Amino acid sequence: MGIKGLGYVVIETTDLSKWHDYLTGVVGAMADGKGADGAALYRIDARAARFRIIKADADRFAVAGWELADQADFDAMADKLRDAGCEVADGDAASRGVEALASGKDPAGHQFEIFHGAAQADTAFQSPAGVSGFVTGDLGMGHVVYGSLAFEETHKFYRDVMGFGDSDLPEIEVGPPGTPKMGIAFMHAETGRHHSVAVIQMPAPPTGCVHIMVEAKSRADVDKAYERMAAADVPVSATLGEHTNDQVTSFYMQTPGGFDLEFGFEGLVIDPATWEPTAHTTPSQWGHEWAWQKAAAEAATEEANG
Ligand SMILES: Cc1ccc(O)c(O)c1CC[C@@H]1C(=O)CC[C@]2(C)C(=O)CC[C@@H]12
Ligand SMILES: [Fe+2]
Repeated sequence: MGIKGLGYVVIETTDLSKWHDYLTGVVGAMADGKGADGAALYRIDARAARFRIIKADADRFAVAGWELADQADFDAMADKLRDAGCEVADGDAASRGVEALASGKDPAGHQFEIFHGAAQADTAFQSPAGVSGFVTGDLGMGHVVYGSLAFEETHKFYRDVMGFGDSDLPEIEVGPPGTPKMGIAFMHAETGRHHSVAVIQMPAPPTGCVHIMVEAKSRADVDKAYERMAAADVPVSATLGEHTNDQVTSFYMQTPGGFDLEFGFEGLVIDPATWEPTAHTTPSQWGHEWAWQKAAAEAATEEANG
């Protein structure tokens, strides 16, 4: 079996306390000590860590950790990456609390890790902000979205080398009429979350990714998280809405790392064996007003009014 899903993320920050307050108070993740890598660990389920926050001299999304089922699958993936010319370095598994670890870079320069055997926590998960729970398990912790102008090459790397399947391959016009369309490749891992990784044809943001997504168990969890965002003066990036492709109802907000976090629920789970890739032409069925869209609309109104 290939990659099961997004196992963990590593985020570097100049300000650990900002991330602590954000993850525990707004997202509703549970702080649970420190890892051997020095990271502050945050849980959203029975795993010892899904978010690893590391003190550094810049703020950025640093690593996506892709999960394999066992040592045989891990070794096969490492071999496949090396055969494709990807430089794969052996990692210090104990530092990340896993049984086997290796790291590399995608063609766009994003650092990734492959691993198997993540440690479980000693205690039950309980959200300090009252989230009823997150949808993880075999589906992984959510998804990560990258921006790259090396779009084709990066899409092919995740599909043909890492083995993700194409779920939806839209070309979306974002911006005023006449704006060139950009491609987005939404791809699934073997356990069927509609997408675990997506690549957007846009300049790579300096923040290391465009957004990460976590999935809560209920609509009330999403609405309550929206309220916590507003109460904490965290900037909203897109209002509540429902995506056309994976049917997730979600909103987007800024993280202390400058990239966004999408907080949603009820994502589509597909059957990778029979799925035929779609090409939806709309990002959302309703809602999801982006902050930059709103700003552009307001500027246009002001222009029209003189
Ligand atoms: C379109 C879509 C479907 C499912 C998702 O999980 C999802 O994040 C998206 C949006 C992707 C993309 C984005 O994140 C940055 C802002 C973008 C480029 C838009 O303005 C529309 C599509 C958005
Ligand atoms: Fe998303």
